[in-house]
Amino acid sequence: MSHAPSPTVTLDHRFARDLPELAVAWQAEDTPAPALLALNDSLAVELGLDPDWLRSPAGIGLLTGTDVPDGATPVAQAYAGHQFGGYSPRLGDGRALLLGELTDSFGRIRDLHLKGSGRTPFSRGGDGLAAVGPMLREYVISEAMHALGIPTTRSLAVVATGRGVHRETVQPGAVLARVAGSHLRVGSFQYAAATGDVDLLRRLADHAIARHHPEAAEAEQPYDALFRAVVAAQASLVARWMLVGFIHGVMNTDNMTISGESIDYGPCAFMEAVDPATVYSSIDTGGRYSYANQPVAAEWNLARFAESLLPLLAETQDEGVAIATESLRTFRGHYAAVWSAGMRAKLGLAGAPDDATTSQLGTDLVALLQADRVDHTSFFRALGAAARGDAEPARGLFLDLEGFDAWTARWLALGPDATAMDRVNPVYIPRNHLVEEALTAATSGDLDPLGRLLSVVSQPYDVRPGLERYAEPAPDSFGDYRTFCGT
Ligand SMILES: Nc1ncnc2c1ncn2[C@@H]1O[C@H](COP(=O)(O)OP(=O)(O)OP(=O)(O)O)[C@@H](O)[C@H]1O
Ligand SMILES: [Mg+2]
Repeated sequence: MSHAPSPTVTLDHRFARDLPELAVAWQAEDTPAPALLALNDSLAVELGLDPDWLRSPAGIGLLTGTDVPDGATPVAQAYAGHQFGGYSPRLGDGRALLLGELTDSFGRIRDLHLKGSGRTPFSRGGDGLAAVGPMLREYVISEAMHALGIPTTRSLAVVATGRGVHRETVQPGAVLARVAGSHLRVGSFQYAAATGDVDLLRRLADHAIARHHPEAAEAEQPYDALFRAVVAAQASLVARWMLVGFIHGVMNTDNMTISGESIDYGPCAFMEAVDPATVYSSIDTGGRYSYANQPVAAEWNLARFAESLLPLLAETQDEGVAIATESLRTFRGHYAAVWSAGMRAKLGLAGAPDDATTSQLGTDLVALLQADRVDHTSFFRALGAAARGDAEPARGLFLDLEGFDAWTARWLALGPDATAMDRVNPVYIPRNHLVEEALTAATSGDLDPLGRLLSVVSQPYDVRPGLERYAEPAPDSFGDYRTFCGT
């Protein structure tokens, strides 16, 4: 049933061309009975792809990598990585392929990438596959993050393959078609550095500068400027995760991008009751990637990035370390600036000065939310009503009413802007119990709950009648939430 690929699909291969040492030409595995489960029409249009064509057998062939345009050369990308602090010299795309790059309607270069497309030379012991549930999970959460305005990889489609995937039970298999500014990771630099080939490392850095941080090329020390730009991008990203209660769950260096986009929605979840120690991932037993530890983890990863850049920073290792140490110090300032500006906006005080009064207000609030384990998302949204004169919805979330009243009086005295608050405090995030409900239904063939959830989280700021259950935290009966990676 192979139709001619649409003549409009033109894939470039900049990554493979610039960095052949990091690209292994490879083919996707065949799909016995492909069925499209989700397609992101608006993203397709943004990429210059016709959604109707993507629904055709030839389009599905592109989305699974089984029918690629003439001359296209999909590659598995090499990367290394520190996983939970331990270094793995050779990870790479063990179940993924970069099909190539597209230029979108804004003129941006975007990777078209597949996850779950079969074994590659990087598969190690793995089967190269992915299951429907986890790929749809990545689709829902990445699109929710995008709607929240947080830099992220995007999801173009999920196609069920018709192949069974052996996990704890046999699951239906799927391929996710993912779109990203690039798939360059901190681990890509670690891999290049470990080869000892400084020319390769320099080409990788130049490629990253050209794609993501072009202003660095003009700097006196372009590679230090690249490092500083990545420090700023990741500090900002993690601050924005914190402001929506997002917990990535597996912040290994191979899951941190050079672009500053969130990547790899494996064991991630949104926190409900505010608690800095929150961990959802079943394998994160030490809490390394807990909610409150995320900025520390990002900074640690950036130190590993700096180590890999050392040969480009200076003639001697000592000089390089001095430069990198100085630049890494900027992380905390960037993080604090984005977090406090974001917190002021959440409190409707965007115009207020960034002074001790407003920063104390933010700190005191976090302490109150933590003490009463208040639902993060409901609280901030309810606070908009408090700014309009109705404090009851927010007040009702606390046990410490005196504490809440005292804090609210201080906050109201600063004149919060309720309308502005509603533009930054989402009503709808992908609630854990609703994500699970939608994935369970989809796995057994009912795509309706998934479709509804996607439409809700794609417009997170607009209250819509009838969607009350999407705005509420999980019932107690849902119990402690656990997520799994490598699925
Ligand atoms: N089923 C599998 N078969 C082969 N390799 C796998 C499998 N699952 C994970 N891997 C590999 O293990 C490493 C770590 O996996 P991790 O879960 O962080 O990434 P991923 O979810 O596969 O992909 P990405 O980071 O691109 O979103 C990667 O090298 C990945 O390719
Ligand atoms: Mg990963």
